[in-house]
Amino acid sequence: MKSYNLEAFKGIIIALYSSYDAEGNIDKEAARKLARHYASTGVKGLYVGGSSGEGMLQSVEERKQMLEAVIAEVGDELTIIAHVGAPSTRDSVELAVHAELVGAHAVSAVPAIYYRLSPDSVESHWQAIIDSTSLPFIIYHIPQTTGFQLSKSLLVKMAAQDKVIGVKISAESTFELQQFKAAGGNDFLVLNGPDEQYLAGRSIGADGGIGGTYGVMPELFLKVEQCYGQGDMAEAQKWQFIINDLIVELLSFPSLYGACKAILSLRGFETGQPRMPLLPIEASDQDRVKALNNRILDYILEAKG
Ligand SMILES: CC(=O)N[C@@H]([C@@H](O)[C@H](O)[C@H](O)CO)[C@@H](O)CC(=O)C(=O)O
Repeated sequence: MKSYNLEAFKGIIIALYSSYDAEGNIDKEAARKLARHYASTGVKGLYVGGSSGEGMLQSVEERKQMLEAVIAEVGDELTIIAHVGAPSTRDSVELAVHAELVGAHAVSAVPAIYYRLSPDSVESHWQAIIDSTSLPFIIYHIPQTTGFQLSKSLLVKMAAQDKVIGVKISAESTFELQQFKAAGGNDFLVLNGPDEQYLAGRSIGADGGIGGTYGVMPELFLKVEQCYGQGDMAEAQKWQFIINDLIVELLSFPSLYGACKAILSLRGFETGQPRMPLLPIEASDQDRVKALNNRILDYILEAKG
């Protein structure tokens, strides 16, 4: 039995977009406003500084600022997972120590990026992060961006530690998800990454999910979760299919993050442009963004019944 409360990590966790001002600097007030809004939706928590949060494109100081803003606003209400993955172990450890100091509930990290690393190297990287705090740790498995394929044997070795409470799987294979769940055991969390497969992931063993598109439609993922919890698979599937149509449209813009940020802006939450090299939305895309936002809002109304 893990000594941590795993229930706090089960459910819908939004991979938070970072908030920037017009100059592209972290906008703490805007981040707090968005976090406050999410706390009112019923989601379980926020994943700060991950892929959607552009942590890899920010300085260590900026990442600290984002996390501090979010925790100051909703740290007592939501589960806050700080993604501390960075190209160097040194920066990751600094971020982890800071995350514990300011009150995060868990830390999480991808393998160190850029260098093609051996499993031993990745293990040492994660271990240094794990040893630097008393917080639980969630492995972030996203091989399509890191190039690192987590083996079942390394997962099992890591999961044997009390502090390693789970893995967030952004790989698209639900078979791998199921295999990781079986390998980690019931006392080990598996969190679904691909939002398009939330229901598939849940059905095959995921305990919840962490996703970026949740940020523009948390209510729809909560609806899937509610229907799934009630055993109404037909209704859960209906909502997952609606979500998937919306995601296909979101992915048709120059950048997914740009589209989601533009939608948030239409709703009064200014998060700025995605940071280069991620592309912003063009002025010529605005009408299409507005139409998509209206569609999502209509579905949210329907989901709330
Ligand atoms: C590859 C990727 O970025 N996957 C996203 C999904 O939320 C993804 O944006 C969504 O499924 C749309 O394809 C998440 O798994 C990543 C995530 O949660 C994060 O932002 O850290």
